[in-house]
This record gives sequence, C-alpha cells and structure tokens, in this order.
Amino acid sequence: MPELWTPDKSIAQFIDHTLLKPGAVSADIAKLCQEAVQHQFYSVCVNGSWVSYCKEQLAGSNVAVSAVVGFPLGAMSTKIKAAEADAAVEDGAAEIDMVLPIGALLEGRYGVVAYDIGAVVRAVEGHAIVKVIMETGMLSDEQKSEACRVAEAAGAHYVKTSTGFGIGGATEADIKLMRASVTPGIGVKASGGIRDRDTAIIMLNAGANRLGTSAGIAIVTAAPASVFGQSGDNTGAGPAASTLY
Ligand SMILES: O=C[C@H](O)COP(=O)(O)O
Repeated sequence: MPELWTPDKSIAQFIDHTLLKPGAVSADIAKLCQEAVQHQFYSVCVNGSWVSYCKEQLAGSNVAVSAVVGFPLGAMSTKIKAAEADAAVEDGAAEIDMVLPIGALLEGRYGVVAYDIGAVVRAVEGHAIVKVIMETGMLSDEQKSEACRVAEAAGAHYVKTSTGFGIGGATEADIKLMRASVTPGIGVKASGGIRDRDTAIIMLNAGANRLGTSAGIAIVTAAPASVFGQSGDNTGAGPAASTLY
C-alpha cells in the first residue's frame, strides 16, 4: 500500500520534482536533479527525452526518474503510448505518468480507456509503476470516479489529477473523491498548480500519496505553515502553470 503522509514525515519524500516545459535545456534538467538529491525528493518527473540524462545526473542517489507518456493531451494512439513507455523504461524510468484518452472517457467509452491504460501497464510490467493522469478539470465527478475504477481495473498503480498544462489543477475535493474511488492499494497523486506548502499539506491530508509539482523547492523551504497537519481554507490549487488546451 502506498505510504500516507503524517506530520512527522518529510514532505520532500512525497514529491515528484517536476520540469515538463518544452523549452527546458540540459542546465535546467541538471539543476532539477541536483535539487532532487539535495532535498531528497522522491523522483524527478521529466519528458521522455530527458530520462537517460537524468539517470546519469542521479547516479549514486536514491532519487527515481518518472517519465510522462502521451503527455499532455493523452490523444496519441495506444500503440505509441506503449512504445513511449517502453523506451522510457529502457532509458531508466522507474515510474510512468501517462495521460489517459480524455475524449474516450468523456464519451463513456470505458473499454477504450481500459485498453489504453492496460497496454501501457503491460509494456512496463515488472519494471515500472504506472500513474494515470485523468485531467480532472475537464471531468464531472462521475467521470473522475469512473476513470479511477477503470485505471485500477486496468492495472494502474496510481491515479493522478492533472498535467499542469490543461484546465484547472489538483483540488482537495478531487483528491478525496479519487481516494474514495480506488482501493487502499492504489496511490493518488495530486498535481497541477500546487505552489506552496499549505496547499501541499492540504492535498496530503486529503489522501494524496504523492505530489507532482514544479514548485517543490518553495514547498520544502517554506516555514511550517498555519495549516500544518490540518485542513484549511485553501481547498484547491491555483491555476496550472500554462494552458495548452
Ligand atoms: O505532473 C505534474 C504537473 O505537470 C506539475 O504541474 P505544475 O507545473 O502546475 O506544478
């Protein structure tokens, strides 16, 4: 069962330190890795082309590499997503963050969604875990719950809220809904717009086992916040960093 955060634990160990901007250059990725080692983040989360470079940068550390797949639209063919995941694992990724086919989900074509997720799970089985991004800002509560159930049945290890490039981001209500929609063996990752320590703690208290954020340094270097260990007024993450669609 994925670990749950409690106030005696470091928040850093629950963070995927994320840099997914298309304009990232080697120096940015190297800095991401250095920061991840320095602050002991759980992983760095990058686009597939950076996985082997991150593995080099992180050699000798215990920081994992997460690679996004079908990112950020989720609209690529299943075959390509599976091949992309396979390539990322070959380059050293231990975790795959895939975007499910959002259009198929919106239409209720759950068999298509299940097939897409299952193909990625099978492509990396035994070598990497799979987190399924559903882009919660585009979905009704019923669609979010259904996406969680389909992802779990298809073999996913985590359900994840948002890409950070779409509509909206992680909210406390969505994390609670997603936690209630999967069994305790499945992780919930909050991502998109988590910019500060208060929001990070709200997500963890709501049941998130992992946070995906490009603001990891601000979160772990902030002074302990007023909502430490409890839920506060801030019920949702801010707007995503950039919106592509
Ligand atoms: O998967 C993680 C997200 O892309 C991070 O989004 P963010 O840049 O809004 O923190």
